[in-house]
Amino acid sequence: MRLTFAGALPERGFDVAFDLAEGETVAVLGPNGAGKSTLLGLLAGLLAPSEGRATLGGDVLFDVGPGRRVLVEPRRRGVSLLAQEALLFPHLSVLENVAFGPRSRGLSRAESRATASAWLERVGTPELAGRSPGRLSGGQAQRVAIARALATDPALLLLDEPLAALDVTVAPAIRTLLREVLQGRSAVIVTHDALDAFLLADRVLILDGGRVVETGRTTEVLTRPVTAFGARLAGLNLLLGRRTETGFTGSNGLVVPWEGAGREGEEFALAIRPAAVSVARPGGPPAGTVCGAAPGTSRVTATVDDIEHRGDVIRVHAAGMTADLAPADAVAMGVLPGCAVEVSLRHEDAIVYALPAATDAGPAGGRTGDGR
Ligand SMILES: Nc1ncnc2c1ncn2[C@@H]1O[C@H](COP(=O)(O)OP(=O)(O)OP(=O)(O)O)[C@@H](O)[C@H]1O
Repeated sequence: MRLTFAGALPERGFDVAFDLAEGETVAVLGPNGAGKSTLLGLLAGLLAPSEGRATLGGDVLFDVGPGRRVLVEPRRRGVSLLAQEALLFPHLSVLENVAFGPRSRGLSRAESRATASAWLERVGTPELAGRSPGRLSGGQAQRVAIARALATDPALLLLDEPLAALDVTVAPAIRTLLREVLQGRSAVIVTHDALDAFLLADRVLILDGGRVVETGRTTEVLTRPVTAFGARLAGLNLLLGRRTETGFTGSNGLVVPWEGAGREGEEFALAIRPAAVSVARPGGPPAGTVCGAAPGTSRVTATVDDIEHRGDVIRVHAAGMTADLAPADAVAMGVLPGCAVEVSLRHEDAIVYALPAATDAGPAGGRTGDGR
């Protein structure tokens, strides 16, 4: 069902508006305190907005403003919530847990049990029907919780970090199951994991400070981020800069020739993977030189701000970007915080693109481009 949402809760600094097309899944991401849980709470009816209106399939969920205060009860919203923890009723069997929703929505006992059985089959746990929730593993319990959330055929499914409490060995199978059951279903999934956004969502909504700072198709946000958070999520460097007559000049002085569209002076960005950024000790042509050391590359001189160990690489922070080096290379070069380096990239590894025009609630606030 199509969702329209606009809600404000000033005491939480929350003011968000977005729409969801029928059958679309949106992943909501953002740093701690960004407003993700508040958004779910408002949709589920656990929180009331100070102002706003939301509709689902044309039916009002809430409509609050001067002279009007409509707040539809949570159980009458056609919304199901799947949380981190399965939260099954401990005194009911697995089958009874799943049958509970359909039964309380008016189906007969036999119909409710048949619906529950069909859902247990669908999530791959029919053999658990008679078991008590206390005797389920974390992954089994979450499968049952998915069946329970969907057994009422909700118009909108809300998922609050549905994989966060699961063991890493179990999460992939549950992610695959969610991918199957979310097909064609309207859903809002709060997650910290870019992989969830990539595999489960059609669209991404990034919140920060109670505002939408970035939104777009998942592939777009993960390849062409416009905020530092979006870039971190995508595992990319985001270098902000301007369109020039001949290409792009980054805020760190890096000059990259570029022949695409755009007007001179327009806000542009360059995205590149840290593994594609090179670091060398100085000695080549001066900073900002186009096609400096080798054809098709650009470089800039900078001071190393920081270095950190990340898995099997050393991540070097310099010139507002990050570069991943093999540990042996970093040691051989003697890269240390405070030392001078040349940071370079091959043009073919970079994506240069125009940033959307910033508005008050728009992406500008989240753009720091510090690459961290
Ligand atoms: N019960 C509450 N009472 C008052 N303010 C709250 C309450 N819960 C959260 N807040 C505030 O509302 C804002 C949004 O918080 P929210 O919990 O929605 O963020 P979040 O994105 O879900 O964060 P996290 O990733 O840490 O769960 C924050 O400033 C937070 O301090």
